[in-house]
Amino acid sequence: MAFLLKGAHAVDPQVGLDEVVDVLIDGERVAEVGSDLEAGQDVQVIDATGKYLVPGLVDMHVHFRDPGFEYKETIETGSRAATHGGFTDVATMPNTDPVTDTGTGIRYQIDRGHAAGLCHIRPIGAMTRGEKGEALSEIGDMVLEGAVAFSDDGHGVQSAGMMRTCMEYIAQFDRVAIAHCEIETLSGHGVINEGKASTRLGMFGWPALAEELEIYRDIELCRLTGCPLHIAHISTVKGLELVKGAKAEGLPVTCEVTPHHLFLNEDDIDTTYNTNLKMNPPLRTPDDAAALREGILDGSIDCLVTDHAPHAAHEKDCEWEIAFFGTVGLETSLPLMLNNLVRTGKMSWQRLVEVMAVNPRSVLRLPKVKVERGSVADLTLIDPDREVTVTEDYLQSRSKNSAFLGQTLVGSATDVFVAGRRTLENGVVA
Ligand SMILES: NC(=O)N[C@@H](CC(=O)O)C(=O)O
Ligand SMILES: [Zn+2]
Ligand SMILES: [Zn+2]
Repeated sequence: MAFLLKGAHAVDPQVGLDEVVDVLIDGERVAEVGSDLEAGQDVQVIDATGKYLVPGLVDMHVHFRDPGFEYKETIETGSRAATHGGFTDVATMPNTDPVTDTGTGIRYQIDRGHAAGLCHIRPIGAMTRGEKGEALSEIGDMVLEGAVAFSDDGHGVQSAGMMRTCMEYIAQFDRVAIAHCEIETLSGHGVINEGKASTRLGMFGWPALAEELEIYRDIELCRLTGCPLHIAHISTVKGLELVKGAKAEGLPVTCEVTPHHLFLNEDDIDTTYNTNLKMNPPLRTPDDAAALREGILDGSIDCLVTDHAPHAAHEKDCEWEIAFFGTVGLETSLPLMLNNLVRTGKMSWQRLVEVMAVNPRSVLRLPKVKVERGSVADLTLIDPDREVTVTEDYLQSRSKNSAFLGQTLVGSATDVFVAGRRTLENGVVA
């Protein structure tokens, strides 16, 4: 199948592209980028006037719950949500049941991804067996089967010595260690940010220090072992300062932030106890959120991720204390960035492409994708004026626990191409 995209505003900082062009996709690849391209026989012409064409978006932090918790999400339903949100690639976290800590587990995820046939599933393997933090998992075997990175996400690795061993081992394979930073003796029973929010609502607090102390530790372990380190879902000013300091020293440290930590904060939690606002790490202060927004604009934060964490209705429709942690995010991430940062002129399209496509590929050691002749045709077409209203019906994820339900956002993906196949067509998943 061949497609000719006419008059798209292509943005790709990797090749210095920021102009209106025609793009011909033939088979799996970009066959031509130019002006006034003519459609040959059997070429489907797509009018892309007014739309933006960018390298396919990558979400390097999602939870697809497959195997083990298929009632929340499967690789198939998660792939649909990812495609609907404009993504060509997602990296799946290993806190499944069983935990994805073997080569077979990695292969299962890739195979299920192929069966779903929508986006590229890039599995992240557990660093320790069963994510228990006690013994190294089969890192080498998982690399051979296609693991793109390693993480015990859902938990911090509590033992500094164990984390050192993991990082020494991972360093041998040109992969990054992704750290969910949480010292459990400090976060304890915390269910909300410790400070104003925990005091106001009378609930156990999850202090910033529990995250920051482990970020500090892992940066020092990065220095000691040389293992590339990526800090997951950073949420505080001080954590970000630590990452900036490490970068200034030239250490191989990167980090990511979620839309909910950018655009929500602890003051959004009120006595209606909307449990979709309960996540790990918790929503922090307005000052933290402002610093994170600054960080994603100025380059100190490398990647935007959703931490898409689907949970069933009964796991959220309960008291705040016992509700599960997490919000879905795949179908609101791009609209939130467009609506809140790009439309308001704070973020350039170039920077959006860096944090949602270029940098995540680089952290995960994936091949580059470019809007350039010869590149694999993994591409996202975006209508900056297309409104979406976040309702349960809009969400194609199996779970509806969005922190952004009810919001109307301007800007969303209309079409996605994965290796030249049109997986999203005018906003409808293939
Ligand atoms: N972020 C969350 O609130 N929840 C995640 C776990 C995690 O990312 O740490 C989950 O798996 O549900
Ligand atoms: Zn986490
Ligand atoms: Zn996570």
